[in-house]
This record gives sequence, C-alpha cells and structure tokens, in this order.
Amino acid sequence: MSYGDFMPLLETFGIYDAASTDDVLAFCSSMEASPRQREVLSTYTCRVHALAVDIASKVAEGLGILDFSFQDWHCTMRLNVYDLKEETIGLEAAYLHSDSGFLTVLLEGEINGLEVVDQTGKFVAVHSQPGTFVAIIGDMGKVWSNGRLRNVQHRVICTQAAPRISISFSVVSPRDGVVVSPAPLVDEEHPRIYRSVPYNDYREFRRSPSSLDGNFLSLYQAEE
Ligand SMILES: O=C(O)CCC(=O)C(=O)O
Ligand SMILES: [Fe+2]
Repeated sequence: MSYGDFMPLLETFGIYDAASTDDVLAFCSSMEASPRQREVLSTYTCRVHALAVDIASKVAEGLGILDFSFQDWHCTMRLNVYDLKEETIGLEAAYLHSDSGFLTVLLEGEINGLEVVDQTGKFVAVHSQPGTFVAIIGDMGKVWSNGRLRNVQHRVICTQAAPRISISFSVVSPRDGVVVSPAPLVDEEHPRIYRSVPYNDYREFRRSPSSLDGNFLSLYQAEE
C-alpha cells in the first residue's frame, strides 16, 4: 500500500535505493527516460544525496557527535504529484504525518501548501522559495537523537487549482536497518528513550492512515 491509496489527491512514486546509481538508472529505464532525462535525474539524485548526508552530519555535529557519516545510510527518493482542482481547495492533499526516516530534504515546486506543526502544536505554512530545500526531521531522527530532535509533523493543503509537484529525498536508516541512539547521547540526565528500532518492521506498522503521526514509536520504548 502506498500513501496514494488513501490520499486520493496524491500520486507518489520513486526510487527505493536512491543512494545507489544502479537503482536510479533502473528507475530511469522503467520510466523509459531519455538519455537527457537519465542524466538530469542521476545528477539530481547524486547531488541531493550529498546535500542530505551533509545536513545530517551537521545535525549530528550540533548534538556533539563529530565525524559521524551518513554516507552509507539507506536513502529513498519520492516524486509527489498532486491533482489539485477548484473543488479540492482547502482539503488536505497529504494527511498529517511525520516522515519515517532520519531526515528528509524536500524540494517544493511553485505551488504552496506545505504546513508544519510547530512546538506549540500550531500549523505554520512553509512558503517555498526558489533555489531552496526544506529539511524535516523524521521518526528515526527522534530515535537516533534520543529524543533531542523532534519528528516534525506536516501536511499539504490544497491552496489553488494547479498541478503540484514536490520531490522528497530521505536519509532513512543505516544499511543494516537498525536505528539506535549512539552512546554519547545517552546518560543519566538523558536515559535511553527507545530501544533499537528495526526500520523495516517499524515501516510495516505505519502502513495505515491512522498510524502516520509518529506515535507508533511508543512501541519501541526502552525498558525502565
Ligand atoms: O509535497 C510536500 O510538500 C510534502 C511531501 C511529504 O510530506 C513527503 O513526501 O513526505
Ligand atoms: Fe512528509
């Protein structure tokens, strides 16, 4: 099941292993991409991968974890295509959710609509700026940081009758799929919140409309 199955205004498809050139090229072949399209897509994926990995390690650095590399982490890339019409204005085009991975780097097109939930629980509209990306921490970011980073809930509202496209690139989990907070982030003042999370199992739990908000993390609460 994909988001599109229960979000009727959204069609989403993408590359399962976006850090792998082979997977990117296989995706291009399945889409019957022209040589120029292949070049654009593989260059884009490669550069956004480098950017996302760089942002992730800077985030880690901000938490005092130096020289941590996300280079080999599993990454996914999704193209979101929204079919927005006059009669859908004001509706949720993407339901409120948190992203399941560590960090998402989101390229917004010209059509606004993204809203994030701030610390006080209020929705804040994100106005897309040409030449910029939006970075959003996901559920695995919260697990990895032992709760220091917030998995930011967000949604997309239909604001105008125009096709809307966004591209999300996510740094998801280590290659072995197991996300665990590094030892320096756990101490007496900050007891471990979550035991290690096998990402693929976690992802399975989230495959229903009522489970997208990151609250399923409570299943992985560490023992007292
Ligand atoms: O289309 C957007 O602006 C948001 C997409 C999104 O939340 C996602 O891909 O997880
Ligand atoms: Fe998202």
